[in-house]
Amino acid sequence: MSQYVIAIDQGTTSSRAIVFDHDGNIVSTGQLEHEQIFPKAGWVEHDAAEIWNNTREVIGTALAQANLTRHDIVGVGITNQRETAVVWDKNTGVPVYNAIVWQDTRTQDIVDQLAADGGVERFKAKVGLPLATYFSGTKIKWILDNVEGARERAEAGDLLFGNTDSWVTWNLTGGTDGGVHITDVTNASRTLFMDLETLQWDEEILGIFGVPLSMMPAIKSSSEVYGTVHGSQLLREVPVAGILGDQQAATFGQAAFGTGEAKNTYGTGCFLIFNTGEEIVHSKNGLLTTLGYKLGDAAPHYALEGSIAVTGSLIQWLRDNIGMIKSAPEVEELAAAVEDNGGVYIVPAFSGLFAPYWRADARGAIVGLTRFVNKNHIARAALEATAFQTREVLDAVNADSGVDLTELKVDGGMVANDALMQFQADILGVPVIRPKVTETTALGAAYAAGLAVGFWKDLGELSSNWSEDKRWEPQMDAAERDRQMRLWKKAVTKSMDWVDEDVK
Ligand SMILES: Nc1ncnc2c1ncn2[C@@H]1O[C@H](COP(=O)(O)OP(=O)(O)O)[C@@H](O)[C@H]1O
Ligand SMILES: O=P(O)(O)OC[C@H](O)CO
Repeated sequence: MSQYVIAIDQGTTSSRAIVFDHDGNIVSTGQLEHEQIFPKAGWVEHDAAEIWNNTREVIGTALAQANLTRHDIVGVGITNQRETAVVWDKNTGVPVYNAIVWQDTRTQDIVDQLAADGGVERFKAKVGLPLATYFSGTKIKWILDNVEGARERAEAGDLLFGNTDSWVTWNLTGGTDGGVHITDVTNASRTLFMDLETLQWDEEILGIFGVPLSMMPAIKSSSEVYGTVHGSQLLREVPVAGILGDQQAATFGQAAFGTGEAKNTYGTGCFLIFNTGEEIVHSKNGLLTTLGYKLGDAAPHYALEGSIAVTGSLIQWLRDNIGMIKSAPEVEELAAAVEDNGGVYIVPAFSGLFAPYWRADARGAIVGLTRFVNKNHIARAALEATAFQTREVLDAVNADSGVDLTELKVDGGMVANDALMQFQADILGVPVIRPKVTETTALGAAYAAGLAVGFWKDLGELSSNWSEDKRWEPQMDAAERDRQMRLWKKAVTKSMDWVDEDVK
């Protein structure tokens, strides 16, 4: 009888369940989008109860589609949008507030207050991250400061915090009836609270934020049996055996296991991860230091990360807010109708600028407008923004590590766009390579779980599952590449220093 692993990919826009076979091929998929809640400019929330309901439903869809039962599944792997903060009551299982999403910027005042003493790099040597609204820590503090009674309940030990990996795992393993409250090192490394060396919560930083240790999940490796399923009849008693934040999961799914290997994932945002092996490298060029993965008792792998907040979501914005296209792929047709961007550059600093600038005072800018410019140029500039931002991150990786990447492995929803991938190769000056299985995020979580239960024996076996689907070679000459990057950097300067007392 064949056996399979199921991965749950709890992403920013949707939750997916994907069943994989031993060769790493997709057998079946269930997917449901959840509501994006924007109560005010800069605020982004999800309903955590909706996320859990959707998760249960997509598990059912994926199993039914392939005619499988829990007896065919050897393990569950979980991967998730990182940083998004859920706080819930451990006695009732009810969240005290909507999940505050990684893109949310409401906590800028908290960041400013904390940075008044020591600047935004105050905790960076220990946790690898600058103070920024992006990470979970300030979001937890906001909930404790602003939701009536939350701080008292937290101090009484009644509230739990988690990124959506912890929320899904707690519910999946039984919720109020014995659910395990855990996270893995990769998710923990996105909170601002985990010491990169000890892999434990730093009680001094928790104290400065006023977050009780009792709220925090136990930190586990990325690959071990954490418990078994009790919160879904469909998977009852199946071991939950792998957790990786989605960007680290994609790196794992791309089989970028070794020092010096990298991948770039093009989804809502874009995240380049560069594996630095067992060495903790502190960036001098605007990258984050983060956990790559940790397999059971083995030593952890660290990584440098270039996080770009807005890439695919700029295309969604053209669709939903501006009405320029009806579906994301339409942007490709529009862009193909013109030879170049007509001098237009879009800097999508909707949540300020993340890597490599970390400028909270930036806001989105469209520059270079003339009477000549039409919607085709805008479409093209929107796509090009993704490629320019990626080049800046890659330059930072080169500067920090001294490694000149000779190719880039890519994945995520936007890599379906041929023109974008060609432009990406042109702007980087190195080949861009897409693997056959582009659901690398889910695959990485499946690998972590499958390794823990002995479904796969080692990393070598996983590497042999990876195969190339398509490769884009750079065609642009170096002078043109340099010209475009110079103009892009100039456009970036125009987006900065926009937020002031009147414009938040
Ligand atoms: N053909 C396309 N061209 C450009 N962008 C696209 C295309 N298809 C999808 N996208 C963008 O890709 C993103 C979806 O990718 P996905 O990897 O599923 O994202 P996430 O995991 O962040 O939810 C959306 O933001 C969408 O706008
Ligand atoms: O869910 P995604 O793919 O948009 O990824 C979100 C990232 O984990 C945010 O850090």
